[in-house]
Amino acid sequence: RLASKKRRKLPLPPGPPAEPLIGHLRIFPDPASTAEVFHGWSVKYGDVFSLQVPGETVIVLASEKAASDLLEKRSAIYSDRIRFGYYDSIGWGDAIILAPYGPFLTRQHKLFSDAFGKGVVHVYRGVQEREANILLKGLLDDPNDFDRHAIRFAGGIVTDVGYGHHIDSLDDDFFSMGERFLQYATAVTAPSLLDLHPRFAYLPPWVPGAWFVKFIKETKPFMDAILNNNFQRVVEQITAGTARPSFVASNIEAMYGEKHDAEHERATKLAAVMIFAAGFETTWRAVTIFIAVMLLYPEVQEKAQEEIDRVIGRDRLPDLGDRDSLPYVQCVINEVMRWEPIVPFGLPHRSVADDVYNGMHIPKGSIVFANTRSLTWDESKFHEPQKFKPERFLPKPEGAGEIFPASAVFGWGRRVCAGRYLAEGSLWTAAARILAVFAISPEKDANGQSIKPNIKFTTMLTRSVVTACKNKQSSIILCLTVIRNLLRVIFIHATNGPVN
Ligand code: HEM
Repeated sequence: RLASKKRRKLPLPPGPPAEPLIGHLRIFPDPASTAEVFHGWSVKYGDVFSLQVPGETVIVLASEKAASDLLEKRSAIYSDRIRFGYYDSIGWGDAIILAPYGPFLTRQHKLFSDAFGKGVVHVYRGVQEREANILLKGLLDDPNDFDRHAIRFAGGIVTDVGYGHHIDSLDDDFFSMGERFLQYATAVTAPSLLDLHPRFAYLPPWVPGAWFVKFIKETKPFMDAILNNNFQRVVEQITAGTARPSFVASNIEAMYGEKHDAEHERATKLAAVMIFAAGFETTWRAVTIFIAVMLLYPEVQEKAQEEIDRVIGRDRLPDLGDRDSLPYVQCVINEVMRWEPIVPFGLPHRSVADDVYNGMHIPKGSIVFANTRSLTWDESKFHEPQKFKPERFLPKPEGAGEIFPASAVFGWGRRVCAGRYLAEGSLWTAAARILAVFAISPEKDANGQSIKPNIKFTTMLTRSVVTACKNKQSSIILCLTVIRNLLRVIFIHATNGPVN
């Protein structure tokens, strides 16, 4: 008890000046600027700083050392999550991304590591390659619609891997359900009373600020359907002998012959939805950001293409078996993820016990962010960190021998991204195949001059590309992909036949 009293006397990590009662509420940044504002504060207040908002202490970790010391080495303390009132009220509060640290989370982690661990993830190669070829075909037919093609690519992988469902087109039911789900997921990121306590879900809907009461009522039937119906469909396919291999199918089959385990069934249902929730938007954004960055850096693109042509020749498409022989391509992909990280301020962890770090008190229940942006802009780890330089990851003397900050990109300790190896394989396959087939270049104006792309990135839940060529008021980039290898295009047609 004495030790804990002493601990509490220690100062909190420093932070910007706070206002009485409301602390930093008024200066707390919105998601679009959180990563950059946190980075600015870390320069001023150090690599561990704190903020106060009513009822909460927020700790921001802005160096790899601090993030690793706390989130990795003391992960028994820092692996809880904050509560999301909406998900608690629809019964999803213990799904893997949202779950408090405990046995049900461990159970879902096991399901993920059995299905997506480093040693097993190769079984999805066929799905990744097929979807990458459909992506290429889409880019060939309509390059300006590349964002939709990337959506299809990401959605095609997660629905096939999760439920064995092959999306035929963007009109597919599964797919439209997924998009609707993402709309709801984005809507509920708005802070509300519900985040303070789940009982606010029972407020009368006319109470000012209780918008979520109506929202829960309207969306719960759909969320129940997404959880149960897709699962049930696989159960029926198994009975009929028509099920394709998938995460859900293999878990249902594992249950056969054993006593019905309701908890296992629920863990499987929730985990399968989370494959979609966590894997769809992230993979989609990673592909569109890759395309945008290639448009900005034609010289990098050419160098990667030269490597592909030299190493694997021009008569086939690269596949994951070529990954180790294409180091520059890997550096380009890693640099895209470092330069424009998909989750720029990470997902918040919550601490479950009082702690002391470098003489500072970190109270039990703190919300802890590892600010990816600061970690990827760390000048002690990366030379000219704000510049896009893939060769930084090549070994010396060819490159700078810098290390890809995997934890900054994919997270920490016991909450590290459970789909990381699937994500890396999907992105690699899409990126290497796009590079193999197309030169991504800006549109030309009426005089045949390239229009300088004016690309901006923004953050809501994840990082995305928002603006376009200067002369267009479009919300996506308009670029032209030029076929640079006709042979490979013929190959796509030959191996894929009709797209579905
Ligand atoms: C480029 C793609 C992806 C990126 C950048 C990414 C990044 C992340 C990050 C930063 C976290 C939070 C880690 C933390 O709290 O410290 C996370 C968690 C998670 N990711 Fe990913 N992810 C990607 C793709 C995927 C895919 C494809 C799947 C599913 C197959 C997936 C499944 C998960 C799950 C289940 C969690 C929650 C783990 C937990 O809370 O215990 N992710 N991811």
